[in-house]
Amino acid sequence: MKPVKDIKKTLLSNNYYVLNKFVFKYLMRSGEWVTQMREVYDRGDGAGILLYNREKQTVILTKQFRMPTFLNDNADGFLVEICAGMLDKDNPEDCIIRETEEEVGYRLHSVKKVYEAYSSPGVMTEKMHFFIGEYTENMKVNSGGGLASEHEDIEVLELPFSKAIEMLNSGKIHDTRTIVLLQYALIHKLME
Ligand SMILES: Nc1nc2c(ncn2[C@@H]2O[C@H](COP(=O)(O)OP(=O)(O)O[C@H]3O[C@H](CO)[C@@H](O)[C@H](O)[C@@H]3O)[C@@H](O)[C@H]2O)c(=O)[nH]1
Ligand SMILES: [Mg+2]
Repeated sequence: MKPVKDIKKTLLSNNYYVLNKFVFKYLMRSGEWVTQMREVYDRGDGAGILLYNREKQTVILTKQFRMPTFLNDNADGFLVEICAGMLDKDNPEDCIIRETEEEVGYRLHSVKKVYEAYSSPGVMTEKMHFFIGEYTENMKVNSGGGLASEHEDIEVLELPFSKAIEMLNSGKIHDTRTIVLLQYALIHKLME
Protein backbone atom coordinates (compact mmCIF):
# COMPACT_ATOMS: atom_id res chain seq x y z
CA MET A 1 0.00 0.00 0.00
CA LYS A 2 1.26 3.49 -0.88
CA PRO A 3 1.76 5.84 2.09
CA VAL A 4 0.35 8.86 0.18
CA LYS A 5 -3.10 9.94 -1.07
CA ASP A 6 -5.02 13.04 -2.15
CA ILE A 7 -2.01 14.53 -3.95
CA LYS A 8 -2.64 18.12 -5.08
CA LYS A 9 -0.13 19.80 -7.36
CA THR A 10 0.29 23.59 -7.80
CA LEU A 11 2.69 24.98 -10.37
CA LEU A 12 5.00 27.59 -8.82
CA SER A 13 7.38 28.13 -11.73
CA ASN A 14 8.01 26.72 -15.17
CA ASN A 15 10.49 29.26 -16.41
CA TYR A 16 13.32 26.97 -17.50
CA TYR A 17 12.61 23.84 -15.48
CA VAL A 18 9.58 23.07 -13.31
CA LEU A 19 8.94 23.81 -9.66
CA ASN A 20 5.70 22.43 -8.19
CA LYS A 21 4.17 22.51 -4.75
CA PHE A 22 2.62 19.24 -3.61
CA VAL A 23 0.14 19.03 -0.75
CA PHE A 24 -0.71 15.45 0.16
CA LYS A 25 -1.83 13.14 2.90
CA TYR A 26 0.94 10.98 4.30
CA LEU A 27 0.47 7.87 6.39
CA MET A 28 2.81 8.02 9.38
CA ARG A 29 4.28 4.74 10.56
CA SER A 30 2.09 5.21 13.64
CA GLY A 31 -0.96 4.75 11.39
CA GLU A 32 -2.03 8.41 11.48
CA TRP A 33 -2.74 10.30 8.22
CA VAL A 34 -1.17 13.80 8.25
CA THR A 35 -1.08 16.60 5.66
CA GLN A 36 2.34 17.43 4.28
CA MET A 37 3.61 20.03 1.81
CA ARG A 38 6.75 19.67 -0.33
CA GLU A 39 8.20 21.88 -3.05
CA VAL A 40 9.67 19.66 -5.76
CA TYR A 41 12.04 20.79 -8.52
CA ASP A 42 11.87 18.76 -11.71
CA ARG A 43 14.67 19.20 -14.23
CA GLY A 44 14.75 15.62 -15.48
CA ASP A 45 17.41 13.02 -14.86
CA GLY A 46 21.16 13.17 -15.38
CA ALA A 47 24.20 11.10 -16.20
CA GLY A 48 27.84 11.43 -15.22
CA ILE A 49 31.04 9.56 -15.99
CA LEU A 50 34.52 9.03 -14.63
CA LEU A 51 36.83 8.90 -17.64
CA TYR A 52 40.03 7.03 -16.98
CA ASN A 53 43.08 5.75 -18.81
CA ARG A 54 44.69 2.84 -17.00
CA GLU A 55 47.84 2.87 -19.11
CA LYS A 56 48.53 6.56 -18.52
CA GLN A 57 47.13 6.41 -14.95
CA THR A 58 45.07 9.51 -15.65
CA VAL A 59 41.48 10.67 -15.32
CA ILE A 60 39.57 13.45 -17.04
CA LEU A 61 37.57 15.90 -14.95
CA THR A 62 36.02 19.24 -15.83
CA LYS A 63 36.09 22.67 -14.25
CA GLN A 64 33.22 25.07 -14.69
CA PHE A 65 31.45 27.98 -13.04
CA ARG A 66 28.43 26.87 -11.00
CA MET A 67 26.23 29.76 -9.92
CA PRO A 68 24.47 27.91 -7.06
CA THR A 69 27.83 27.15 -5.46
CA PHE A 70 28.96 30.76 -5.91
CA LEU A 71 25.89 31.74 -3.92
CA ASN A 72 26.79 29.29 -1.18
CA ASP A 73 30.34 29.50 0.06
CA ASN A 74 32.34 28.63 -3.08
CA ALA A 75 34.43 31.81 -3.39
CA ASP A 76 35.07 31.93 -7.17
CA GLY A 77 32.17 29.65 -8.12
CA PHE A 78 34.34 27.14 -10.02
CA LEU A 79 33.83 23.45 -9.36
CA VAL A 80 35.88 20.42 -10.37
CA GLU A 81 33.46 17.74 -11.55
CA ILE A 82 33.12 14.58 -13.54
CA CYS A 83 31.83 15.05 -17.07
CA ALA A 84 28.01 15.10 -16.74
CA GLY A 85 24.85 16.23 -18.40
CA MET A 86 21.11 16.10 -18.38
CA LEU A 87 19.21 13.45 -20.31
CA ASP A 88 17.63 15.05 -23.36
CA LYS A 89 14.98 12.36 -23.75
CA ASP A 90 17.73 9.95 -24.75
CA ASN A 91 18.79 6.97 -22.68
CA PRO A 92 21.54 7.43 -20.06
CA GLU A 93 24.21 5.61 -22.12
CA ASP A 94 23.60 7.72 -25.25
CA CYS A 95 23.47 10.85 -23.11
CA ILE A 96 26.80 10.30 -21.43
CA ILE A 97 28.52 9.35 -24.69
CA ARG A 98 27.19 12.59 -26.26
CA GLU A 99 28.16 14.68 -23.22
CA THR A 100 31.66 13.20 -23.19
CA GLU A 101 32.19 14.30 -26.77
CA GLU A 102 30.72 17.78 -26.17
CA GLU A 103 32.37 18.54 -22.86
CA VAL A 104 35.77 16.86 -23.09
CA GLY A 105 36.18 15.87 -26.74
CA TYR A 106 36.43 12.06 -26.64
CA ARG A 107 34.19 9.69 -28.62
CA LEU A 108 33.67 6.65 -26.41
CA HIS A 109 32.67 3.26 -27.82
CA SER A 110 31.31 1.82 -24.62
CA VAL A 111 30.62 2.78 -21.03
CA LYS A 112 29.85 0.84 -17.87
CA LYS A 113 26.99 1.77 -15.58
CA VAL A 114 27.95 1.50 -11.92
CA TYR A 115 25.26 3.27 -9.88
CA GLU A 116 21.85 4.89 -10.14
CA ALA A 117 20.98 7.30 -7.34
CA TYR A 118 18.77 10.28 -6.48
CA SER A 119 20.76 13.52 -6.39
CA SER A 120 18.91 15.37 -3.66
CA PRO A 121 15.86 13.31 -2.74
CA GLY A 122 14.20 15.79 -0.42
CA VAL A 123 14.02 18.49 -3.07
CA MET A 124 14.55 17.27 -6.62
CA THR A 125 13.13 14.46 -8.72
CA GLU A 126 16.50 14.02 -10.44
CA LYS A 127 17.94 10.54 -10.66
CA MET A 128 21.58 10.34 -11.61
CA HIS A 129 23.09 7.53 -13.70
CA PHE A 130 26.75 6.95 -12.86
CA PHE A 131 29.19 5.53 -15.39
CA ILE A 132 32.85 4.78 -15.82
CA GLY A 133 34.55 4.74 -19.22
CA GLU A 134 38.05 4.14 -20.48
CA TYR A 135 39.40 6.72 -22.93
CA THR A 136 42.45 6.55 -25.18
CA GLU A 137 44.19 9.17 -27.32
CA ASN A 138 42.76 7.75 -30.55
CA MET A 139 39.24 8.51 -29.28
CA LYS A 140 39.94 12.24 -29.21
CA VAL A 141 37.79 14.07 -31.76
CA ASN A 142 37.81 17.68 -30.54
CA SER A 143 39.09 19.81 -27.68
CA GLY A 144 35.81 19.76 -25.72
CA GLY A 145 34.64 22.77 -23.77
CA GLY A 146 30.89 22.32 -24.12
CA LEU A 147 28.31 23.78 -26.47
CA ALA A 148 29.18 27.29 -27.64
CA SER A 149 25.51 27.82 -28.51
CA GLU A 150 24.66 27.31 -24.81
CA HIS A 151 27.61 29.45 -23.63
CA GLU A 152 29.07 26.44 -21.89
CA ASP A 153 32.61 27.21 -20.78
CA ILE A 154 34.15 23.99 -19.60
CA GLU A 155 37.83 23.53 -18.86
CA VAL A 156 39.05 19.98 -19.48
CA LEU A 157 41.37 18.68 -16.78
CA GLU A 158 43.38 15.59 -17.53
CA LEU A 159 45.29 14.73 -14.39
CA PRO A 160 47.11 11.83 -12.77
CA PHE A 161 44.72 9.62 -10.82
CA SER A 162 47.01 10.05 -7.79
CA LYS A 163 46.53 13.83 -8.01
CA ALA A 164 42.73 13.43 -8.18
CA ILE A 165 42.83 11.22 -5.09
CA GLU A 166 45.06 13.73 -3.32
CA MET A 167 42.47 16.43 -4.13
CA LEU A 168 39.71 14.14 -2.86
CA ASN A 169 41.55 13.40 0.39
CA SER A 170 42.47 17.02 1.05
CA GLY A 171 38.89 18.20 0.62
CA LYS A 172 39.36 20.02 -2.70
CA ILE A 173 36.53 18.18 -4.49
CA HIS A 174 33.17 19.68 -3.62
CA ASP A 175 30.89 17.81 -6.01
CA THR A 176 29.20 14.72 -4.56
CA ARG A 177 29.05 12.87 -7.88
CA THR A 178 32.77 13.31 -8.39
CA ILE A 179 33.49 12.08 -4.86
CA VAL A 180 31.29 9.03 -5.50
CA LEU A 181 33.06 7.99 -8.69
CA LEU A 182 36.59 8.64 -7.43
CA GLN A 183 35.77 6.51 -4.40
CA TYR A 184 34.31 3.87 -6.75
CA ALA A 185 37.64 3.84 -8.59
CA LEU A 186 39.52 3.32 -5.33
CA ILE A 187 37.19 0.64 -3.96
CA HIS A 188 37.22 -1.34 -7.20
CA LYS A 189 40.95 -0.79 -7.87
CA LEU A 190 40.11 0.57 -11.31
CA MET A 191 43.61 1.78 -12.05
CA GLU A 192 45.48 -1.36 -11.00
N1 LIG B 1 19.05 29.61 -20.05
C1 LIG B 1 19.22 28.71 -19.10
N2 LIG B 1 20.02 27.68 -19.36
C2 LIG B 1 20.19 26.76 -18.40
C3 LIG B 1 19.56 26.84 -17.13
N3 LIG B 1 19.93 25.77 -16.42
C4 LIG B 1 20.76 25.05 -17.20
N4 LIG B 1 20.91 25.64 -18.39
C5 LIG B 1 21.72 25.18 -19.52
O1 LIG B 1 21.44 23.80 -19.69
C6 LIG B 1 22.65 23.13 -20.08
C7 LIG B 1 22.90 21.98 -19.13
O2 LIG B 1 24.11 21.33 -19.47
P1 LIG B 1 24.34 19.80 -19.16
O3 LIG B 1 25.80 19.51 -19.33
O4 LIG B 1 23.34 18.96 -19.87
O5 LIG B 1 23.95 19.66 -17.63
P2 LIG B 1 24.81 20.08 -16.38
O6 LIG B 1 24.48 21.47 -15.97
O7 LIG B 1 26.23 19.71 -16.53
O8 LIG B 1 24.13 19.13 -15.31
C8 LIG B 1 24.77 17.99 -14.79
O9 LIG B 1 25.17 18.26 -13.49
C9 LIG B 1 24.11 18.63 -12.63
C10 LIG B 1 24.65 18.87 -11.24
O10 LIG B 1 25.11 20.18 -11.12
C11 LIG B 1 23.08 17.55 -12.56
O11 LIG B 1 21.99 18.04 -11.79
C12 LIG B 1 22.60 17.16 -13.95
O12 LIG B 1 21.77 16.03 -13.90
C13 LIG B 1 23.77 16.84 -14.82
O13 LIG B 1 24.42 15.67 -14.38
C14 LIG B 1 23.76 24.14 -20.07
O14 LIG B 1 23.99 24.57 -21.39
C15 LIG B 1 23.20 25.27 -19.23
O15 LIG B 1 23.72 26.48 -19.64
C16 LIG B 1 18.71 27.97 -16.88
O16 LIG B 1 18.13 28.12 -15.80
N5 LIG B 1 18.58 28.87 -17.90
MG1 LIG C 1 27.46 19.29 -18.05
